[in-house]
Amino acid sequence: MTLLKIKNLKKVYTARFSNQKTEALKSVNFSVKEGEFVSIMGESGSGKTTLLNIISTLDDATGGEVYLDGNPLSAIKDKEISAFRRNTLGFVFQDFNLLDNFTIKDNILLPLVLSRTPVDEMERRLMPIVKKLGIETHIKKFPYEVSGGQKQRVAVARALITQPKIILADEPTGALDSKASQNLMEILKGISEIGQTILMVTHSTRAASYSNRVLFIQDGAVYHEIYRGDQTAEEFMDRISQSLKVLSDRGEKDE
Ligand SMILES: Nc1ncnc2c1ncn2[C@@H]1O[C@H](COP(=O)(O)OP(=O)(O)OP(=O)(O)O)[C@@H](O)[C@H]1O
Repeated sequence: MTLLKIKNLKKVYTARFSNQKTEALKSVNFSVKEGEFVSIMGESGSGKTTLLNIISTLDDATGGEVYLDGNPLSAIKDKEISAFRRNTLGFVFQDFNLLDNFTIKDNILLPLVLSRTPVDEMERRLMPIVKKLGIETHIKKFPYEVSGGQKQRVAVARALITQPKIILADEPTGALDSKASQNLMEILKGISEIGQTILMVTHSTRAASYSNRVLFIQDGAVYHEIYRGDQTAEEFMDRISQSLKVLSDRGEKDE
């Protein structure tokens, strides 16, 4: 079943003082099925963050529409938007975005506190998630007392705690070393295999090789997509690298 549908999405930025326009998204079209793990790749400036920000309801499109479960996001009223974001979407960012003065446990529970979830329900959800992510012994610590990889697992726990329809991840391995990156990607793959839909922007070929499908964006449109299918991670990584090479050669030709 289609969970997310992006239709003719356009974004034009207008510079504040010069009135100069940048067409960041020309016409983006794609769908994500429930339970799919999709990566978005593309060169710097191709429009990946713009796309993720519009899907996240953090920015408005200039044209086109994003549908979640068939409902257009543009129909959500301003006063409902933060509750929608908190209850329906899970976010994982490159720089973790944890609150330094909150314990790990309180960071994870924050979205539930904001949506006034009863305490016993919060406790009921917490333990299975922190156990699955291997951070149960750290929940009383503060973010500065754990490693980067552990911080990112806390961010994933915070994203999962609201049981979101989709997790949106922007360069989640960007600040991690290769061992922590691999560990995080195993975790994301694991949660996708039990039905969690994930949309991830990444520059890392290795990180993308954990997903089921990779979309390549160029000049504000989806230029190409490849499916993992039965390929091994190594084979899929090779295909991703080849596609990136074609994309970069094509970009150079157009310059
Ligand atoms: N707030 C803004 N105002 C004007 N132009 C912007 C703004 N944000 C992004 N852009 C422009 O829109 C285009 C797409 O930017 P975007 O950040 O979406 O690319 P990206 O693919 O995420 O790049 P990167 O991989 O470097 O993060 C770029 O040309 C960028 O300069």
